[in-house]
Amino acid sequence: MTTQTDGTAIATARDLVKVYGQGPMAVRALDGVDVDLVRGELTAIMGPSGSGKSTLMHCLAGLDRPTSGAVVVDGQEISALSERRLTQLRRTRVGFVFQAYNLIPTLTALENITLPLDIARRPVDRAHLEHVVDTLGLRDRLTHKPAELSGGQQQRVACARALVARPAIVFADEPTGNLDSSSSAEVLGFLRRSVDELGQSVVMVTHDPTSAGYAHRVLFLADGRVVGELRDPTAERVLDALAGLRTAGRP
Ligand SMILES: Nc1ncnc2c1ncn2[C@@H]1O[C@H](COP(=O)(O)OP(=O)(O)OP(=O)(O)O)[C@@H](O)[C@H]1O
Repeated sequence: MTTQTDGTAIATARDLVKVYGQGPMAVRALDGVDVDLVRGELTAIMGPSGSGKSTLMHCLAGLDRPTSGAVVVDGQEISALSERRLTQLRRTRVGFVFQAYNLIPTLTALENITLPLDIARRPVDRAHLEHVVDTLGLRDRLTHKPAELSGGQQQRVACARALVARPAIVFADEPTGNLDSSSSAEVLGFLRRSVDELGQSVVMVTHDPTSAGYAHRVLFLADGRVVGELRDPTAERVLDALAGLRTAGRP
């Protein structure tokens, strides 16, 4: 197994603030976040409900604009980009995996996987496609429609779709939230392999210590701030860290 990280950042946030609403109703969802997501690593983001995990992911992925602060993705400062340039960046440099798979029901698995490239009118790199399909164990499922696939297989198709365009970074929002534990283990194992074998950089939001155990590093958020991190986590160490944060007065 090769690890292709060189320790540099693939995405960076500096003093990131996101305020929703105004006046007394304003919610400070991010309250000065500094993070460096390391190239070629699987990073998990954990924290209680409402701590700002999704907001942070959306700001890092260019899906939402911060109120202040800077976001750099793959060397590009994105906070100042026009909508058009931002859309272009999301299409070409960023991959997404959602909890609900978001596959097109009328297309086969293969057509779903290559859809982002087809939309962007970019050629399919056959060798890379084959590698992704094999890494995700989808070889014998390519002609199936989503309804003919299990939840775990559908999420693996969604992972392949995110990986096939060779994005700089993949954002996965609760990727195993709808899966049973064995399908979760499958999908997380493949996400980790995409990092270790394809050199992909992946960030995932999760509530589950077992899922976080697949990461190289876990970041803990509370009240819109990064309050801790763990390298080379196991589920047990994640549980201990969460308990420690609670004892320290965090929710
Ligand atoms: N569009 C919005 N308008 C107003 N407030 C919002 C909006 N989106 C998020 N918030 C608020 O910002 C805070 C952070 O929300 P966020 O969804 O980022 O948290 P989270 O950690 O992802 O939560 P969960 O684990 O429940 O998904 C919460 O208080 C939430 O209510």
